[in-house]
Amino acid sequence: MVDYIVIGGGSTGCVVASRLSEDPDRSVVLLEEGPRDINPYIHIPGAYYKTAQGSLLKRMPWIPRPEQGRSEDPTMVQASVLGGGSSVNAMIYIRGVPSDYDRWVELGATGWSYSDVVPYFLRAEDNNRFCNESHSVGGPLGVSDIEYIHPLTRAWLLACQQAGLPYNPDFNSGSQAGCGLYQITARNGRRSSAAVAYIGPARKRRNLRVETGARVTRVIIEKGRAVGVEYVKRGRTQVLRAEREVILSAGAINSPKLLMLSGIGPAQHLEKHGIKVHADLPGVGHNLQDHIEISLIYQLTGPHSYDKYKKPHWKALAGLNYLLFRGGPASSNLIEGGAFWWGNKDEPVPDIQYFMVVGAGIEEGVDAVPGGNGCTINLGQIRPRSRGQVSLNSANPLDAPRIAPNYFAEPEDLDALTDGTLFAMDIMDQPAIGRYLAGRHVPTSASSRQEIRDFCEREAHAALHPAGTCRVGQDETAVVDPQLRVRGVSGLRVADASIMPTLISGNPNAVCIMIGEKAADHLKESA
Ligand SMILES: Cc1cc2nc3c(=O)[nH]c(=O)nc-3n(C[C@H](O)[C@H](O)[C@H](O)COP(=O)(O)OP(=O)(O)OC[C@H]3O[C@@H](n4cnc5c(N)ncnc54)[C@H](O)[C@@H]3O)c2cc1C
Repeated sequence: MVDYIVIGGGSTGCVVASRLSEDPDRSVVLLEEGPRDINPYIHIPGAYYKTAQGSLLKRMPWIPRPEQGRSEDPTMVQASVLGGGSSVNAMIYIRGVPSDYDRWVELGATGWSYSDVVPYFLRAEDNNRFCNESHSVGGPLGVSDIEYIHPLTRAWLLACQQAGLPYNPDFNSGSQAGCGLYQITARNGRRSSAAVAYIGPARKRRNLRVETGARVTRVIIEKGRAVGVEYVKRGRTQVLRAEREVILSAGAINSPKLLMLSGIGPAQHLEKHGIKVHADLPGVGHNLQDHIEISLIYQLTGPHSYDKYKKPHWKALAGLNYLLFRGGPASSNLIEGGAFWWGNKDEPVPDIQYFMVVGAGIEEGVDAVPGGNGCTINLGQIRPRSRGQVSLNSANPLDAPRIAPNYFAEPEDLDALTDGTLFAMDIMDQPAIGRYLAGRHVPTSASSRQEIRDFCEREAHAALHPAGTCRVGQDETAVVDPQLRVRGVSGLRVADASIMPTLISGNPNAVCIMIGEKAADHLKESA
């Protein structure tokens, strides 16, 4: 018997477990399905091309809408390793804009306004450039400027300015509009994942036990209370009981799945799969939101991108530079520059985010170019209107859930992405970048608005930012209350990307860390 069990050692779960175990009188067990974060590639920013494609990811099919006319079976990847997404992601540090959180409050998330959450961002942060009302130093999470900026990124940022974008020195000051360099979750040229930042310093604590390779199959509910979990480790099923609370932090796909397997969810759906209903919560698994991105791939006139480091001698040189000085290309996350701008001009703040990926074929599902030297512009609509659903395929915990994201169900999402894509092409037509480009590889020929719209609808891919499936709120379809307690069951909370009422404007990792910080305070308040 322990006090707290945290399910899922990802971006949020690591924060919750670490903060709870600060009290030496409370025992905490963190159960993570994936392995420990010993793979050396995790910790080197430039090895993002490895973590974004390799064995630390779990692949699950998602169901496209028939109108999308996709030929191949698309997959959604989620991290499966200690640190979760924060151990494999591109490290881009983004918080969204104040109106994201004010919208959460309108949807019933009392206590989650921008002014309520900023203190938690600050508590987490150890920034190496800014210290002001928006940023702080001394927190567990390293946030830094990228040590090495590739000349192609600089050329693209100049091209953005030639296309009319202002330069924005800090995307996290409350205003995102413009182009600039991203800050990343790193410290001294090493990835600062939630595992490194939060579990690393806590490992010596005798009251914290971290178990990896431990797959939770259900939360045990007795008389309306969560009293423990059942999990499988090395093929053996084990039961662990919790005296105080169970915290579900398995991410926006697996948290609703685990709730449903435990008898918490839409009653009819659970009964269909022969699962005993403990709480009829119709909202579990609904409200799925994700950023969907399109990739424009360009062929370069020569070795002007990180693609040249695919050659062994360049790779060895970059490795040596990194080993000796923690600098050079291997200290870059390969996506150094970006921008926020309008696809839909009626939006009050930018609704499209751009990423200059200094190479081609770096991320899973994105092509390399013939000849080997390319670059990629990724862009996504960051406040999608479309809503999808995660549900069960069966009552077997080993089966993947049914993921139907419903991308582009609302035509405004596709319209905005189309206009954002046309603008991305305008940027690539500017003289500052033109001299590096041999031509566009994907899409080869499309240029009219309708052709680009069709291309976006057919080729856009999951941005791997699922959220919203156990949404915080106070109405019938909310899954957790503003203190993140599961409605209708005591002793059980959810803390991860699934609790967001709406996706924030940009990459969500920093927000998950903030959620972990705030969840830990709520847990301590009721201890
Ligand atoms: C390739 C990639 C690139 C990305 N790039 C960025 C970026 O640059 N910036 C950014 O802000 N965001 C990025 N993201 C998104 C971001 O990392 C995620 O939104 C964030 O990590 C989600 O945090 P979470 O706590 O909700 O879930 P996760 O971090 O996914 O954690 C969930 C954890 O639970 C574990 N788990 C699941 N089921 C079980 C079970 N049954 N039993 C035990 N453990 C279980 C998983 O193994 C995982 O470790 C990226 C994501 C990916 C995959």
